[in-house]
Amino acid sequence: MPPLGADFGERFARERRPACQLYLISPPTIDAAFTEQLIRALGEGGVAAFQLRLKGIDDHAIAALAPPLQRACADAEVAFIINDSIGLAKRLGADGVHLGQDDGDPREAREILGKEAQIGVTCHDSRHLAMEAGEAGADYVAFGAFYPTTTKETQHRPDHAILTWWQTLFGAPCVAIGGITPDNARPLVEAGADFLAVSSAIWSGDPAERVRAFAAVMRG
Ligand SMILES: Cc1ncc(COP(=O)(O)OP(=O)(O)O)c(N)n1
Ligand SMILES: Cc1nc(C(=O)O)sc1CCOP(=O)(O)O
Ligand SMILES: [Mg+2]
Repeated sequence: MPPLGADFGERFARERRPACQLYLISPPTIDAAFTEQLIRALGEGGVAAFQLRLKGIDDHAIAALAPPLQRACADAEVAFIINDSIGLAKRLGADGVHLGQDDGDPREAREILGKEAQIGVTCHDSRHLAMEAGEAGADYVAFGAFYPTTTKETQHRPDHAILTWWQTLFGAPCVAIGGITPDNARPLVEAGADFLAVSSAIWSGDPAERVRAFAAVMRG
């Protein structure tokens, strides 16, 4: 089982939380060269999860693109997470699914994907949504967008304090997302993010070099 799953399960038993790790989000569209980019990024270590988030194509097309990416994740012991679709996550045997507020019910995802699956839920800037997600059995809650991003239109801008609040009260990990770069990541780590979910800041340059740049900031 990839380290994301193992880590999530063990957190409740630990006194000290593990160091913040990267959660890579794919670009919204990819080409055949992307597998090599992903392998380079994952080769650096320090990445817990990769989310296949492709927009504007249907599940069949995503399923056709997924196998080499899923293999790269398995080889690197990185959790392979599917965005939006419980059905596609099931079909591919993915390690988990990320659900937005309109993407489905975490309880249904648990029934379909099983107890080992990693189920993440978008909670925007809302403590209420995060508590609901926790009650529904989410393995992680995601807050964002912390910074301006061109990857997606966003309507919510949480304060960093929401990460500290979550960390203080709840055991499940929290993910920070939205416009995160090596230059602005440190305050999110200090506020208590367990994972930084990042897309454009990884794929807009040499992914291996970008992962190293994040790792340096996350170490402190
Ligand atoms: C880790 C993580 N956090 C938030 C999101 C956003 O999900 P959603 O609100 O469903 O928006 P889309 O990504 O589907 O456009 C995410 N994908 N991953
Ligand atoms: C997919 C996504 N969800 C967000 C949210 O706020 O829920 S922000 C976002 C985009 C993340 O990509 P980048 O690292 O390029 O900003
Ligand atoms: Mg979604």
